Amino acid sequence: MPSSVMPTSRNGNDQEPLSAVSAVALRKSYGDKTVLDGIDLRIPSGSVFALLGPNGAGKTTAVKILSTLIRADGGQAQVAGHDVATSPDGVRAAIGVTGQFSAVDGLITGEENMLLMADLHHLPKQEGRRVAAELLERFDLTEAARKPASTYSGGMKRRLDIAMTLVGNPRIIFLDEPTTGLDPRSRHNMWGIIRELVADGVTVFLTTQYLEEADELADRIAVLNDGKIAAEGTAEELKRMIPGGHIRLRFTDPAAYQSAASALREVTRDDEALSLQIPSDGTQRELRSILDWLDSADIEADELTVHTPDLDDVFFALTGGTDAPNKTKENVR
Ligand SMILES: Nc1ncnc2c1ncn2[C@@H]1O[C@H](COP(=O)(O)OP(=O)(O)OP(=O)(O)O)[C@@H](O)[C@H]1O
Repeated sequence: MPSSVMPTSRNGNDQEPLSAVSAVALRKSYGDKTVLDGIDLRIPSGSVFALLGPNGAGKTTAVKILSTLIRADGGQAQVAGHDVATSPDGVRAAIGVTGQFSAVDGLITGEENMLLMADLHHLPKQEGRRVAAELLERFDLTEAARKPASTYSGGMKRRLDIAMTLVGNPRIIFLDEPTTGLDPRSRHNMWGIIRELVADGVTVFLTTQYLEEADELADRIAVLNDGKIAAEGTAEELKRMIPGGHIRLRFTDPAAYQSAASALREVTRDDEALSLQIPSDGTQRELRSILDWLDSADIEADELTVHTPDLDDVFFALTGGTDAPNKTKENVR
């Protein structure tokens, strides 16, 4: 067990711990396969945290440990101020979990699923019906409420799953890959739902394979790779961690291309495409200095594009993926 002191600080006057989730040196193995090799996490209350990682990285395992579904082999974790090992009931009372191990029962209707949850939370019958109706309405499921959940689309099932989770009014919600398999419209819909939860003060712990999703939603992102947190920070901080920003100039006139190529230093040439790449951090200041320099050298490119590293670049750089798509996300200015 580590000797580290857990950051379980509380803000002086109320019950809410400052850290919704904190973990130190969490470890988990299955047989001789180490899935989590000592991970540390600290998630402030009211924020969205995304745990990002390739298939099999251990994201679900982390969620299962933090939501007390399985026990860690080592390390410590506290959720909502409760230790997952010694006070699992306290953790369970404060959290909601949805995702790959969905609680939706397809054989009964959406409404019956909701009422079942209300019973599990010991809500009086009338209160249970009120809460169920309110949540079904909020998640646009009123019309489908009397139909068996097995007839719902993927997006509707996910919405029902979250609605069921909210019956217990959890302050921390674990969403394990909430949009995997959803079409773009349902995915955006789900993002809206997640933003609403956060606006209500709920802390969201999200796992995802989608970089765009983490970029859109998360205050902080941790990249899990090989059982370890390879990097942690805001999307912007992560993007700044890796090189790769550049400005690209394209020419149609080969003579203009040649003179620019010989005039510019630190430039990567693509003689076939008549394009030049200049390393740049993409800041306004640097862009201005490059434009000034081009003006003074009387070089006029036909097209100028700024490429800033995006989370895809970060992800592939950190997880050592070799199958990175050869994409360049460019913002044409
Ligand atoms: N009960 C188990 N017994 C043995 N191995 C397991 C068990 N649960 C998970 N694993 C293994 O642990 C590793 C991590 O699994 P986990 O489900 O946490 O990954 P993940 O990051 O959530 O992946 P995915 O994005 O594919 O869901 C995988 O190699 C998986 O096969």
